[in-house]
Amino acid sequence: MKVLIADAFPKERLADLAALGLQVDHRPELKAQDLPAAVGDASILIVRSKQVTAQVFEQAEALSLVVRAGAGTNTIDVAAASRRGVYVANCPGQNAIAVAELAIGLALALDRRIPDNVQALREGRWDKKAFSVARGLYGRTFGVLGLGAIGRETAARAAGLGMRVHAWSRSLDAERAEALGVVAAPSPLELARRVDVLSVHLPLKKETRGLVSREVLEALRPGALVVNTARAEVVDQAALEELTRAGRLRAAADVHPGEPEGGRAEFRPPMAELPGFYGTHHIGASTDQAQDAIAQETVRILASFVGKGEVPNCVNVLDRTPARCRLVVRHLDKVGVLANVLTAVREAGINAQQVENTVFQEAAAACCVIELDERPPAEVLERIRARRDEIIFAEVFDVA
Ligand SMILES: NC(=O)c1ccc[n+]([C@@H]2O[C@H](COP(=O)([O-])OP(=O)(O)OC[C@H]3O[C@@H](n4cnc5c(N)ncnc54)[C@H](O)[C@@H]3O)[C@@H](O)[C@H]2O)c1
Ligand SMILES: O=C(O)[C@H](O)COP(=O)(O)O
Repeated sequence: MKVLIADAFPKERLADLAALGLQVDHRPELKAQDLPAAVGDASILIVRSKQVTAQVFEQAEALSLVVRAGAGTNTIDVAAASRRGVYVANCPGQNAIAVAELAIGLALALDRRIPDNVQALREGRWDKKAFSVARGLYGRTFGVLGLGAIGRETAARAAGLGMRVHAWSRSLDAERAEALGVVAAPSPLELARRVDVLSVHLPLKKETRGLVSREVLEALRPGALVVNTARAEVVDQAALEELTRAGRLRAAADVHPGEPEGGRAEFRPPMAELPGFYGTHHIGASTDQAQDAIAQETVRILASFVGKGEVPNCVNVLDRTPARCRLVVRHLDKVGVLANVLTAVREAGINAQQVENTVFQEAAAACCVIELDERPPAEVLERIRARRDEIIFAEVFDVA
């Protein structure tokens, strides 16, 4: 089986992939536009932030699995993958510590203006007077937006600095908040009203695009710090720029609108030169610890896929099918029994969306649960039950 790795990948782990019997082609120099042709007859594609467009899925007929060697899958056309039955998996949590370290680093950098301090000294200017102005983080309130893997690691580190941590996450209730040592805010807006630092840790999806809106940013206290290590599009960039330019907020971001795809390029994000803004080069995940953890997880995903046909961390398989009812058939565990059941369903023009067969001890009988997109008429059920030499029980249940 062929694997194309179209982004940087630790050399030591390439051997682990080869040891799985895979034919590995490591081509980090490929551009996103080259991918549709470059995938060729590869069954597996591994990428970091490289865009994987619908064209890849339309052209690469052998492709079965795309692994995002990282967390965010917004760079992959997951809907196009799903239409072609291609699995998309990611490596959740594996770079969370690295991103949390950067988020806290950016908050500290903003509070003490560390980059400006360094720059002034590099230019031969001593300005203890100006740089002595800082509020300090201890005892202040840190706001976490999105308590996933990175949000939780960031919250723990902010608490370690002696900050009070408040958080908003879509499923956060008071009990879970207490277990995590944070105070739950009922909405992003209410979180913004409470905090001195707002750190963004939401994935980019249609529901989260612009979730950190002008209203949310304007609700922050004057002088508050905004840290975005998630995705630029989650934050209203025009409002952030305006409020930062006005000196109302100070902001730092690891992620920028229109980031170049390669490791080096001419790039001037709109806010980069504002005095109240610090930008880094989308390096949140780029520590040795995180990259090795990601690579090990990628190897684990491929080992499971080639060894068992199972895909850990798959992001594009439905948790629940859209089935309207469930046909439960207990039957003798013999050749052809299930084929006969499915033939009756097929001939009624009904689609079987999910089939699961479990076998009783002694392997003489089994139970098959078939999720159907519509309820079969009574005569179909009678036809199935009529095979008394095969069928023990057959019934249809509505799916709630
Ligand atoms: N700067 C970097 O290098 C870097 C590295 C890793 C991840 N990231 C970004 O950070 C994001 C978060 O990463 P993570 O590892 O914490 O992911 P995660 O999946 O562990 O956490 C995401 C959180 O967002 C919430 N969420 C998901 N969909 C939502 C929705 N529609 N509305 C509201 N909340 C929703 C989840 O419930 C969860 O709490 C990634 O998606 C990626 O965009 C950036
Ligand atoms: O979602 C992620 O994992 C990060 O944005 C990291 O992206 P990278 O792999 O391109 O550094």
